[in-house]
This record gives sequence, C-alpha cells and structure tokens, in this order.
Amino acid sequence: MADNDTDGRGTDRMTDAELDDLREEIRSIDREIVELIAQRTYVAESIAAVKREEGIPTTDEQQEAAVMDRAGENAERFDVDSNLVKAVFRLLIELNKVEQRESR
Ligand SMILES: O=C(O)C(=O)C[C@]1(C(=O)O)C=C[C@@H](O)C=C1
Repeated sequence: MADNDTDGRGTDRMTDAELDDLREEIRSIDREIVELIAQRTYVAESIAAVKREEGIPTTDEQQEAAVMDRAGENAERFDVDSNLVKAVFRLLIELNKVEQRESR
C-alpha cells in the first residue's frame, strides 16, 4: 500500500494492521465454511446410502423446499440477503445430488 500517511500519526500502518486482522478473520471463516460444506456433504452421502438401500429416488423436492425455506428464515434472522443465501443453498443441494447420482 502507498505511504500517504500525511498526519504523521501512523494512520496508514494502523489501517494496514487492521486490514490484515480482518482478512485473517475472513480466512478463518472461509476455512470453517468449507469444513461445514464437507460435513453437509458427508451427511448427504449417508442419506444417499439409505435411499439406495430402500430404492428411494435421489431427489426429494419436498425436502429441498424445506431446506430453502429454512435458508430464507435463517438469512432473515441474521440480516443477510435471503435470495443470495438461497442461491448458495441451491448450489449445496445440487452438489449433493451430483455426488448422490455418481455413487449410484
Ligand atoms: O434430504 C435428503 O434427502 C438429501 O438427499 C439431502 C438434500 C440436501 O442437500 O439438502 C439433497 C437432495 C435432495 O433432493 C434433498 C435434500
């Protein structure tokens, strides 16, 4: 970052340190997100195994609708854009469906 610390109080260095800390926080959150996605995928693999044994189809539209409803409710609870959160969950469901189909 350019050194434009004109007030002589080290503001720039402070800002850099603050940004580093915040980005470290994001890095740690990103890792947790991927860990949770992996956990969700493992559980879905167990669900897929049960479905296979029982001869139940991979896709359960009612369950998908319940997941999407919950995503919307949780987004509102945490004050984030519910359409964007639902788009993320749509991708998570698709990820599981691809994996479930591949393991059939
Ligand atoms: O709950 C299930 O039956 C799942 O297989 C999990 C899941 C999901 O990712 O939430 C995936 C596919 C189904 O269509 C519905 C939901």
